[in-house]
Amino acid sequence: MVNKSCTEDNGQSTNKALPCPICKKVADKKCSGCHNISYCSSEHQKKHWKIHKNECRMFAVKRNEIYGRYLVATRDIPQGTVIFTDEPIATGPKRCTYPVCLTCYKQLDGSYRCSKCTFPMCSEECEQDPIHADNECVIFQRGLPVGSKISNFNAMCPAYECITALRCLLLKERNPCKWEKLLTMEHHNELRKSVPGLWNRNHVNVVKLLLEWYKMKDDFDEETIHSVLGYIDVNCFEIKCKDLEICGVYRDGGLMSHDCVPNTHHAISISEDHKMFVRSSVPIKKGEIITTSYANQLRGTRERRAFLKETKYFDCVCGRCEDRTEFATYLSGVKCTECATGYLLPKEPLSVNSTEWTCTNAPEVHVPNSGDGILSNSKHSAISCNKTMKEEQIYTILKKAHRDIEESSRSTAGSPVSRLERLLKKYSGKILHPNHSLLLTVIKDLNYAYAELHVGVDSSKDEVDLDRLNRSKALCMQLLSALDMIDPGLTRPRGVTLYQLSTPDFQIARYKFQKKEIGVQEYRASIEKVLTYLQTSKEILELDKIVTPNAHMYGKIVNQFDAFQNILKSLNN
Ligand SMILES: C[S@@+](CC[C@H](N)C(=O)[O-])C[C@H]1O[C@@H](n2cnc3c(N)ncnc32)[C@H](O)[C@@H]1O
Repeated sequence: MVNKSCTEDNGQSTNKALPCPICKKVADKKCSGCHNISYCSSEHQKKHWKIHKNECRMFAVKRNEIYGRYLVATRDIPQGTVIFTDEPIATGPKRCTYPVCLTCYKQLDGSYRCSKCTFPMCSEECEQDPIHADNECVIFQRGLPVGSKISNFNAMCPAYECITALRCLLLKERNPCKWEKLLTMEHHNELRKSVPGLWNRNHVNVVKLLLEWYKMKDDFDEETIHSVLGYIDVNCFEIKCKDLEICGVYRDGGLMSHDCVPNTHHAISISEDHKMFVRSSVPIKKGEIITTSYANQLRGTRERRAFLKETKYFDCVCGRCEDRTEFATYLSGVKCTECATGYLLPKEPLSVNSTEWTCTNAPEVHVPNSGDGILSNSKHSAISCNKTMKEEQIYTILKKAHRDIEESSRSTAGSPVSRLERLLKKYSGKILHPNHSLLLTVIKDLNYAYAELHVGVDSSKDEVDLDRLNRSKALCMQLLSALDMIDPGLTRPRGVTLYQLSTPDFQIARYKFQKKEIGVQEYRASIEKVLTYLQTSKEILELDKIVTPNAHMYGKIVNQFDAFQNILKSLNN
């Protein structure tokens, strides 16, 4: 596991009291933005701002052998702080995409094409937007009209593979400052050359196309275009945009190293500027590395590591990857067929080759037994089980379960709740650990499905289905406990789940109060607790309100918060 504290010092993070940069007198008023500079007075701070604003940051860029460049906190950063915002160097469609409008990224049916370059677009307005008109459109007019050949609008289209790279290449002329930033990024060309098929495909679909068809030989060589494809591969962020996801390359965002339990989360604006907001999800100490997760945290270790290796070209050795129980979540656990309480986990989770899977009750493996609680931390089991399975056998079980879950999500038979509950009944604790990554995804979907069924806060007591409310509450709590370990702090999944928990939790309390099972004191305390859930949820999703398509949820949370506050007020009167 890599030490999260930084050892190098670039001179930015010092505890020594520095003199005021204006008058050199004793300075005791620290800049509240970066904590790296002090002033003798607010007048001198104001006077110095013109200079300091360019260096007032909560992080420093460091470099080491493992990560390359990475970001380190130069001051203690409280939870929920926007650490930085970042403008994209370039944005564009993902490499593999259906035909989309090159300005608004709407999926297309082929009814409109750009009058200049023949690429399918959605409208004349989008055709004329500088995003398209000043970029690829100019270059596409130089060569054969590839766009006119795009005719299948329901399949991935290789003609789009060059677009984002082309937009990056054009920065050399049009925005040398951004181009210079791009050139400092990691491209992993040597590693990418060894990925079967990748280099060749890029060569044919992008490099040759740009150099030969679009006559860019005078401007760029093969190596530069491959490097640009590498910068995009290694550094891009997904941006949720209307119908689909596009990609964006960010300089500061791209400097964050990966951790499978990161300390930040980010949101990217869906408006044209696609600005990124990076926020601390947990408190970050001065000297700690600022991390993000490049992989989906709900995936198990073997899957995450394979994804990181395949797409970002490194072997993650973070604390979570190293711990086969994944911080006692058992997110990869497959039920042992030999003993009653054990789960099979990868024996060597960091092995890059296929590893044996052994039981949590194996005599030599001292991990908490997971049988008697979802996140049980109980002492080592008295049972001793020698069951082992080959990874291939485990994958066969997982593939079957995955297929079953996929089929169920496509099916229209029965209600979503009944379909998803059927899956949990079949797999949870029987074939997979209740927290298995496949089942956490089912639980996430189920939480949405139950939320649809919950009656409004102000409905009559007759409509309350207590079993359903208790079940819904238990599932939210289970997901939150797993999130505590793998995605802690102020993160979007927590914000959504706390909101989904608030309704059943409140309605259970109200039911008990109406049935006189609890008194007014306890009812009031329950509402206050629910208000704290919603307060946290609001705090988290406030960022989304400005920037992501989840904005509508923020409105619902605010309404729910106000409704509960009114109920509390009426109880107090
Ligand atoms: C988005 S870039 C991060 C910035 C990059 N380090 C640089 O110097 O430009 C992703 C690359 O950083 C490195 N990296 C990030 N997180 C890492 C980690 N946890 N372990 C090893 N390498 C990591 C890998 O080389 C990865 O391909």
